Amino acid sequence: MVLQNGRDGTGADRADGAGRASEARSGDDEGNLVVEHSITVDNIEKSLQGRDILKGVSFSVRQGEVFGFLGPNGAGKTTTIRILLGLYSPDAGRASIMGADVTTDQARQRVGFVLDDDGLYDGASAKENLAYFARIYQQPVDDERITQVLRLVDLEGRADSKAGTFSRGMRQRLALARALVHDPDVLILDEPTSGIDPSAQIEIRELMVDIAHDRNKAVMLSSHNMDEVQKICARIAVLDRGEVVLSGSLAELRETMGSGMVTVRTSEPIPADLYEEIKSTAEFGLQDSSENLLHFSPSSAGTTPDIVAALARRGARIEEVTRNEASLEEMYTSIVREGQPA
Ligand SMILES: Nc1ncnc2c1ncn2[C@@H]1O[C@H](COP(=O)(O)OP(=O)(O)OP(=O)(O)O)[C@@H](O)[C@H]1O
Repeated sequence: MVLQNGRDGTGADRADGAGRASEARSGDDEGNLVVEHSITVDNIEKSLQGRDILKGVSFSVRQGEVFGFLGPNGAGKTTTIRILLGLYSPDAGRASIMGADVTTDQARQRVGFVLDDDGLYDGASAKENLAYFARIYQQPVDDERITQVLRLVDLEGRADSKAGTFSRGMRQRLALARALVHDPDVLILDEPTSGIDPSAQIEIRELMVDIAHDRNKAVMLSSHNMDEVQKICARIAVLDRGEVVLSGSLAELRETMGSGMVTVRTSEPIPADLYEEIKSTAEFGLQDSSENLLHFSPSSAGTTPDIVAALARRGARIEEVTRNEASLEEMYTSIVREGQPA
C-alpha cells in the first residue's frame, strides 16, 4: 500500500477499506497461533483538548525490520508513540505489541524505547543506570546481562563512568542499552540520531540495523532524517495531520509514485516542433529542458521508450538516456505539505 486515506492508493498494508491493519496473528502449519507483526496499529483515533490529533491511523511493523515513521512537526508521531507505550489510551481503534494490547503489562514488558529526553541519571554510572532500569522492568539485576548490552553498544570499557561524563553520542548508545536491558522484542526510537555528530550517527544506525536484523527485533524509528530512513528502513509510514498518507517499502512507493526523473541528451538541438509535441503530451511529464536535454518524470514504463522513439523517428541523435531513482525525500515532499496549517 502506498498512498492512503483518500489521497489515492490500494491499501496493501490494510485488510479492508475501513483502514484496518492486516491481522497480527494467524495460524502456522500445525494450527498454532503465530504473531506476524510485532507492532500493530489499527485505525487509532485520538483527540487532545478537543482537537482530532489522530484520525484513524493504521500501520504494522514486522519482526526483524527497521520501520521508518515519518511526518512533519505536529503530524501526530509522538502521540502515536505515546499510545504504543501505554501513556495515552486511544479514543478508538486498537494498538498491540506482539499481539498484546498496549495497555497491558505484557505489552509494556516487550517494548524498549528511547524518547526525546534520554532519561539517564547523570550522577550514576553506565552500569548503575542499566541496573536501575532493569529493576523497573522487574527483571533480575544480572551483571552478565548488563555487561552484554554494554558490549553491544560498545560501552563495556566505560561501565563504571558516570553518564554525566558521556558525549551525546555515548549517551544515546547508553540509552539504547537501557532500552534493550530487559531483552524486549520491540524497540521504539524517537529521533535517536538527532543532535549527534555524523560518525556517532553512523554508529547508532549500524546498531539499529544490527538489533533488527541480527537480533530479530522490530525497530520503529521516528525520524526527520530522510537520508537515514532511506538507508536503513525496510518500510515506512508517513503521517500527515493525523493520517497515514504514504506507506510501504521504498520499491513500492517508487512503483506508485513514479520511478524518478529521466534525462535524454541529444547531440544536436531538438527541433522546436518536436519539442512542442513532447511538451504537449501530458503523459510524458516533461519537467524542464534545454536545447539538447529533456528532463521528464515518466508516468508509465512505456514513457521513456515512446520519447526515445519519437526523437529517433525525427532523426534526433540520442547521446545518453539516464534515470535517477526518486529519493525518499522527493517522494515525501511531493505529498506532505510541510508548514501548512492542519
Ligand atoms: N497534551 C496535548 N494537548 C493538546 N494538544 C497536544 C498535546 N500534545 C500534542 N498536542 C498537539 O497534537 C499535535 C500532534 O503532536 P505530536 O507531538 O504528536 O506531533 P509530532 O508528529 O510528534 O511532531 P514533532 O515532529 O514536532 O515531534 C500537535 O498539533 C500538538 O500541538
